[in-house]
Amino acid sequence: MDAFVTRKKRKFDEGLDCRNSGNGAGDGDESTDVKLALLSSLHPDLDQESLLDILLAHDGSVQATLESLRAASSKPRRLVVPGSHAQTSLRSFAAAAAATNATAAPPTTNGTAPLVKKARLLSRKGATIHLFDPKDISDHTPCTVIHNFLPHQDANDLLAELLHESETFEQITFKLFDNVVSSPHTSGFFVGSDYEMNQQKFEYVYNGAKLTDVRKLTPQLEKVKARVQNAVNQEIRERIRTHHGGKKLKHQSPRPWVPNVACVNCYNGPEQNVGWHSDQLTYLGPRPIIGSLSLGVTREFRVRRIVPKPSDTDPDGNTNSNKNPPDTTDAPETNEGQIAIHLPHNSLLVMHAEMQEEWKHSVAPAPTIDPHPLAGRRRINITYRDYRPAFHPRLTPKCACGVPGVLRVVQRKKENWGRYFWMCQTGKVPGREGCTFFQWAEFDEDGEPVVAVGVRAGAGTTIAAVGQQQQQQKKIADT
Ligand SMILES: O=C(O)CCC(=O)C(=O)O
Ligand SMILES: [Fe+2]
Repeated sequence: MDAFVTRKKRKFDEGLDCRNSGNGAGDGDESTDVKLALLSSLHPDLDQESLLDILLAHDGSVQATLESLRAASSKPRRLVVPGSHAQTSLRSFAAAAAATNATAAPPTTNGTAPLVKKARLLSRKGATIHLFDPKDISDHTPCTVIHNFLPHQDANDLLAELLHESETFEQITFKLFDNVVSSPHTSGFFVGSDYEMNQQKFEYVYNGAKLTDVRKLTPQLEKVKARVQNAVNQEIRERIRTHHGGKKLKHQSPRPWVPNVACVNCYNGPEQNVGWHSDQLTYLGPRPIIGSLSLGVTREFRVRRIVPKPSDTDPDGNTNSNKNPPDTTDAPETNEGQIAIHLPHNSLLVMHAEMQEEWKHSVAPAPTIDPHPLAGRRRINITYRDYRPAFHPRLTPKCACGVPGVLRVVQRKKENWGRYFWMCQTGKVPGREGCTFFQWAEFDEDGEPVVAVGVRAGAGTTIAAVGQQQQQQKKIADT
């Protein structure tokens, strides 16, 4: 059990996650998600609903929760049992719900009223709804799923190649309440060329640290990338047509989605998981889209909408201040229930532009799994991502530590909800204090950065340099 929380030597130069946790687990703030990630890594046999209940019963104190769990370790535990939620489609439910619930459609994210109103799935806090049918998934979550995505043999070839690669994957380590915690799964990071490998190793920074293990896309990863690109672009067009009345979201890029990196996760056994998080926006920009291919063992990918709460509950009353970063921690009382999307071998899940800013996702620990003929107990997940040129760390704001800032969004507070900001990420490195750097981020309609002249774009950056930077960005935006 303690295997997931260690104080061992770190994997990276300074040690942290290769891409995620920007707004959730692993980002070092004391949000409920981070607390849950910690509890979950210490108690992988308990589902997150139970952990949340116990955490709430102890007024959010991790320490008290751990003590209570220790004391009650002999009591029976509530587990999520895959397969015990036998159900194939929600369409009949949705049709009935639509009649009574049409006005409860979620607010749209492009600033317009939804043209196509969907019944809102009532996933009560603490409850989990299980979805299998692509139509249900598209209707009720910010994702779409394509089953049997690759030709059978291509899926198996990719799986075989990545099972081999994953033998040398490592756990990611990150800082959580001054502890160095290891992620409860392993991962690898892949890019297309030697040039990009060098850029990743020497210029990109993840949670304050540089990566040491950056790999070249394997032949199968490269081959499948083109298929994923086509399918995702088609899904984006369809999503805009069916969910947003033909209009892309504000800040969503109108350009074709072109993946240039692949993060590969390996979950070896039912207890391996990833805690609640939103993917980091820093190099993807606002309203990113991610293509996620699952191979091997079927696991549950869970999503949960973040419901913002009024800012008058902010104990510090400082969310308007430009000096103090807005509080993006996630209060349990503002959460909705979870939706579990079941992802079998060879399914492509597209996380659409609504997803990262407004929802969190996780892969829940499972009490049991059905072994896969090739992968045994393992699930491989590939997330293809489009790192955008305007978000290269050379071009984005640097903090006083001289490190490129991390891009985040206000998720929880009603006030300033949806506003983006840059802040220091050095504090996420174990043993290091970050600086107080904070700057609101402005993007144009298409999600390209707008840099105001006079705004500090990096430690020691001059106005001339900012002007130069602006021009560079404009050039990138114009190409
Ligand atoms: O394994 C999955 O399906 C999701 C992984 C994930 O959320 C991530 O890599 O950011
Ligand atoms: Fe993720």
